[in-house]
Amino acid sequence: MTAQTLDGAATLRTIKAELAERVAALEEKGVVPGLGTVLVGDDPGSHWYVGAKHKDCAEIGITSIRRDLPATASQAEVEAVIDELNADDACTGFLVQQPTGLDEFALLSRVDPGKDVDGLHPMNLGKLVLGESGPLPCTPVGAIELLRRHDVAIAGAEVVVVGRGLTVGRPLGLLLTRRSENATVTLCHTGTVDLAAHVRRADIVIAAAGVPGIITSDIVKPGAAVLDVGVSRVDGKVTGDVHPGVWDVAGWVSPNPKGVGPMTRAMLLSNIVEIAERSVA
Ligand SMILES: Nc1nc(=O)c2c([nH]1)NC[C@@H]1CN(c3ccc(C(=O)N[C@@H](CCC(=O)O)C(=O)O)cc3)C=[N+]21
Repeated sequence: MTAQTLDGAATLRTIKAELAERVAALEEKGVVPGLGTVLVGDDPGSHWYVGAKHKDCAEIGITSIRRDLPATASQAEVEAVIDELNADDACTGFLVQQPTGLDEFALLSRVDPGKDVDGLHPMNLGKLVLGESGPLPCTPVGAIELLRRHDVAIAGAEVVVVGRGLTVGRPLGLLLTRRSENATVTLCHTGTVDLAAHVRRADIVIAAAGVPGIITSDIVKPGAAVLDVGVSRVDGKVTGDVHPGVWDVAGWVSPNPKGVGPMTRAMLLSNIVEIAERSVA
């Protein structure tokens, strides 16, 4: 058996075409959405991500506001840039690319929660816990949207999430257990005693551990959907958490690259357009 591809790159193209129409409708009402990014330091990976986000924006008519700061930038300097973007009417929403090497909680907390396109501000994460609407974290929502658009059943599914990080695993548990998703979620992490026993029971496995190849074919239930969110660099190449042998057993697999990564960008664009639409409603 060879798994079907959960193609994030193609889905990003589809979503961009949908959003381009909504951006055009906003422009007719005199609103041009703008995305701001704050990048600290010169990590090549981070530069690539931020560049890709601005390219996406240009393609669909969203303007870009880019603030690149040197690795030597202080907490106060980054906070001053955040204050500036909070006050800038041309900036619909913005994000501080992680990691910064600075106090991330202080930075996240300083972003105007109404401009938080990452959905990671403590108030927006709190709204997610409380079941109130607000911007949602891009990577976990992107993973769910990728499943939805390939008709993988989520309601009633046994989902095993591997990893409890702030940007993926932890919010995924919250998102998937909402009434609108209705999945049963097991959140595994480095303290999990028998990972294989959990993964074997899963209809959907979402791997966000950052451990290359940790999900092997012998622990995947035949026909399961397996999403590879892990990002490690092995010899300079992006390597995911899912061992290639899994493609012979699973029903669906998201590749990495071209899986959940592009979906993160799609949900970022979607968050900006939604904030802009709310401003004219
Ligand atoms: N404040 C903040 N918000 C983020 O959303 C955020 C962040 N910080 N820090 C880093 C992570 C990582 N991230 C990715 C975005 C796009 C791809 C992506 O499009 N990857 C392509 C290419 C991968 C490659 O070849 O390097 C793919 O998977 O096909 C991956 C990863 C957003 N992040």
